[in-house]
Amino acid sequence: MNEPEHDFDAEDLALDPHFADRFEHEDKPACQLYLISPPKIDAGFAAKLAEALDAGPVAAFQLRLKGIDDHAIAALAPPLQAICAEREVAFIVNDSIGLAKRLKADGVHLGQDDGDARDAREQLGRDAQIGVTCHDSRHLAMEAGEAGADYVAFGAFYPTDTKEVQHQPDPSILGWWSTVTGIPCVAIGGITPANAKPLVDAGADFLAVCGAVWNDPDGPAAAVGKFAAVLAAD
Ligand SMILES: Cc1ncc(COP(=O)(O)OP(=O)(O)O)c(N)n1
Ligand SMILES: Cc1nc(C(=O)O)sc1CCOP(=O)(O)O
Ligand SMILES: [Mg+2]
Repeated sequence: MNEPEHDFDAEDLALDPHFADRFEHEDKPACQLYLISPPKIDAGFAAKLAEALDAGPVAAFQLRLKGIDDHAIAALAPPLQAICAEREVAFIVNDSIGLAKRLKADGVHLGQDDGDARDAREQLGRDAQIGVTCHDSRHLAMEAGEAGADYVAFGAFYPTDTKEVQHQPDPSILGWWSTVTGIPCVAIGGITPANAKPLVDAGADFLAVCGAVWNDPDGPAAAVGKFAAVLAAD
């Protein structure tokens, strides 16, 4: 992707005035797991979610359902939201600021065509967690940071069956982002326990994972355990 002109002068990039202190990632908290729902769920999903969240540390759960409208998602959400709340796992709604507001979710994840982070802040309030997809683009990440995003997401790092993707960033974008801002970055796309480590080492604050958890032949709880082992070794 051709990046638009952007002046990458260090002073302009320093959203965090202490960015120089963070150059070696010394202050970075450990990387955490951010679970994404399967694109379609069935009646047994709530039990699977509870089992997965009880199997190891999970920072956030994103409800990402595709092919159904917001009313149908709103009907499915409350038991899942309660399971997250009981375990202090942030409940993030994908795509829709309106749905996030209606559900009183902890936050919303916005793709480049899903709405504006400033609008989300206005509608959801200062405590909402607002995430923005930035593909492989430093420019989009800078824009998201300036718009008040709580995290930026880069991906897809690896091939994925969950979504058709057009961008493949180099893991170094995670380290670059971490040196110029204090805003957390999420790595997404085809991440498994076997390929996660280079992204953690590169500076990811969160690993967002769907298929490697819900499609693990040993079950989602076992998969969360495998990620926990990788992240604990960090
Ligand atoms: C954490 C996280 N990162 C990226 C995405 C992708 O968002 P988007 O580009 O809007 O694509 P869809 O998920 O809507 O298909 C995400 N959902 N979560
Ligand atoms: C939802 C999504 N967004 C991506 C992006 O690159 O922005 S990749 C992706 C799919 C994530 O699922 P899995 O862990 O199964 O690959
Ligand atoms: Mg989206």
